[in-house]
Formats: sequence, C-alpha cells, structure tokens
Amino acid sequence: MRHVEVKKGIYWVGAIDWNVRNFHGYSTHRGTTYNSYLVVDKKIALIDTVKSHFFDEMISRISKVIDPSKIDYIICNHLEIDHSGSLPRLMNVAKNAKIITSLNGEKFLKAHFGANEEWDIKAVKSGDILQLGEKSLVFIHTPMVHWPDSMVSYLQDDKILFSNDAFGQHLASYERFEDEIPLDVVLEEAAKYYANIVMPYGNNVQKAIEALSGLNVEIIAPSHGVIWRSHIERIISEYKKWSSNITEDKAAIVYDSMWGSTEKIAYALFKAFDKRNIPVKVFDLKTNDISDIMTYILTAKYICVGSSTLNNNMLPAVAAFLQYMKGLSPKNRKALAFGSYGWGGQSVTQLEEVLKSCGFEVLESIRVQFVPSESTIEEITEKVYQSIGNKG
Ligand SMILES: Cc1cc2nc3c(=O)[nH]c(=O)nc-3n(C[C@H](O)[C@H](O)[C@H](O)COP(=O)(O)O)c2cc1C
Repeated sequence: MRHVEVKKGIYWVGAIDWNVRNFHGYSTHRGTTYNSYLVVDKKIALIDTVKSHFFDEMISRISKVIDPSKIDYIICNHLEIDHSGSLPRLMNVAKNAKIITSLNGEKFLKAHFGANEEWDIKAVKSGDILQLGEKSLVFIHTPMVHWPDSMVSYLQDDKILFSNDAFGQHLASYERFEDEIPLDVVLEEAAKYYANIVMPYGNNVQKAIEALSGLNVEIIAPSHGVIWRSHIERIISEYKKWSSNITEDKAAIVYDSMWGSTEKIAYALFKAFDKRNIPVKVFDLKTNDISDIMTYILTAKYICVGSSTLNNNMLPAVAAFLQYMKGLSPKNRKALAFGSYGWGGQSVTQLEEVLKSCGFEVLESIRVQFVPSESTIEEITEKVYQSIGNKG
C-alpha cells in the first residue's frame, strides 16, 4: 500500500475506510480515513494508530518506510478506538516503543486495554517537548476537543500540527491533501464533522485555538480525512465562526407526521420564511438523517420542529432528533414548535419544553386539531411571517 510523504521524513501511513456508512450513528456518506503519521529522525515516532481491523493496512504502509519494530514512540493524541484500536497489535511488533499520551490519556488507556505491565507509558504535560533528533514534538493538551484526554502534537521546524479530531472530516479519498479535491466537498465534510462531533465543546475549541495561536502552522494533519496545507486560515476561521455559534439568516424545518397534517403545517411555515426571503430547508425525519440535518443547523438561526401527538407523546423520530440536537448544544437560536393533534395534543407542549431547555428563544407555537384547512394554512403562514419579522 502506498504511503504518502507529507514533508521530508514525515509520512502518512494511515488507512482508508471506503465503505463505512455509519460511524457510531453519524452517517458517513463518503467513508472516512484513520490517519497515522510516521516521523523518521534519529528516533522514530508514530502519531496515532488506526481502527483495529485496519492494522494490516497501516503496517504495510509503515513497512515501506521503516521496519515497524524500530518505532521508538507511539503518540496517542486521543484514546478513542478509531485512533488507538491498533495499539495492542502494534505493541507486539514495536516491543520497545514508549507510548506518549496525556495524563487523562494514561488513565483512559488503562481503562480501555487493562493495566498492561509490559506497556511503557509516559504521560506528558502541556508544553512538554520530545526530541527525536533534529526534529522535536511539542504536546499541547486540548481537553474536550474531543474527550478529556485529547491533545495535539506540534512538530517544530516542520511547522506541522497533528490536530487529531480537530479540523478532521469523514472523507475517504485517494488524495491526501485538501487542495487535491474540490474545496466545497472538504468544507462540507469538515462542517458535518464539527456539527456532529465537536459542536458541544465550542468554548474548549476557542481555548484550544487561543493556545495554538502562537504556533507557526504550515500544515494541519488531522486524524480523519485530508491534510490541510493550502487553506489553513480558512479552516481556522470556520472553526472560530462555528465555535462562536455565529448563525446565518436561514431556517430548518424538521418534522415527522403520520397522515400528513403536521407536514402541511411544515409547508405553511416554509411559505412564511420564503416570503421573508429567508433561505429555508424542509427535513422529513422519515427520509433525512439526523447527522445531515445537524450540518445544516450548524449555521441556521431558526429551528422549527414539528410532531403530531401519538399516545400522548411526540413521535419517536422527533424525540430522537431532539435528544441528539440537545446533546450537541447549538446556541443562540430561535425555535418554533408545531404539530397536529386529535384530542389531548401534548406533543407541541413537549416540543416547546425541550426547545426551551436547549436555551433557545421559543416563538409562539402552532397547534392544529386534525387536518389544517386551506384558510388555517394561510393564517399559519401569516402568523409565522409576522413573528419572524420581529427581528431581535
Ligand atoms: C395511533 C394514534 C394515536 C394517537 N394518539 C393521540 C393522542 O394521544 N393524543 C392526541 O391528541 N391525538 C392522538 N392521535 C391523533 C393524531 O395526533 C392526529 O390524527 C393528527 O392529526 C395526526 O397528525 P399527522 O398526520 O401529522 O401525524 C393519535 C393518532 C394515531 C394514529
């Protein structure tokens, strides 16, 4: 398998997962990669490994450059098993390698793989330096970008930031650099990755960007997707925007409906946004994946959520969506609950409660008993048109 030289003495030796379409619930329409990087100097360091069943692919790439048994250090920037899963097999090959990780990383390693007496683990503090020869790595802790153990490694002189999950994308490609494939594809996947993985940790992202601001970075080498070398400022500015919850004047209308009545209300809402020239997208939860919806919501100012009432409750697909969105915790949004009902009509109140608990400004809800008539549809459009017109 072909390895790729990132810079002299630094190689991508990861694995390409062409066919994964579900990554712990996140839809990966374009597959993904697990990126490992080999730094060859007097000492040899491998930065992160790959998911366990891609071990052979990684080893075959490493073997093209060096004898894997000669690896001196394995840097574990983040313990999640898509990056550390190959560690047990690799430690059987690179028997003398020392594992370098953060303080939390050491605890997590033991909790994942058991306290293995034979593993030589060294926990590093933020700012610690590892000399490899001419080249040296600096470790910077970036807790909660994505887990408490997360850290990044910076290769001084070569000016490469091994950013682990930050700036990553689930994107399988033969090409290894972002300027070799259409930028809109990379940015779309980077946004989806941020929305579904990184969004809850916006404050930590800002702290991490602050901590990294003193570094001169020419290459960002994340642990998923392609390597950034031509659009570094662009991706950092997107991360600054996303982590600040800066939204655009656009709306998401997300709903489920048994017999089409709540769907009719959804389209009445659509007309209201359309009349205000506010870009709007409609997402039926029967056919849309919640992780795709979150990519759109990442920058949407308005979030409208609809459900009819089923056995005194909102529909299960809507409950699942709300639970997922609440966990990802988008901020500074305006929300609106809507739905059709038959008698008790509890769903809309439940929607309102969840949307309030997300910290959103909740606009006046729309409830319709059974099937909305043409005139009711027009009234809803007018009412929502007025309420979104009250800027603030
Ligand atoms: C299986 C079933 C259970 C229902 N349970 C309730 C209920 O508990 N409370 C209520 O107000 N309406 C209930 N309804 C009525 C629906 O909410 C009503 O028909 C509504 O118009 C359906 O809107 P939809 O077409 O958008 O799904 C129920 C309907 C069905 C089919």
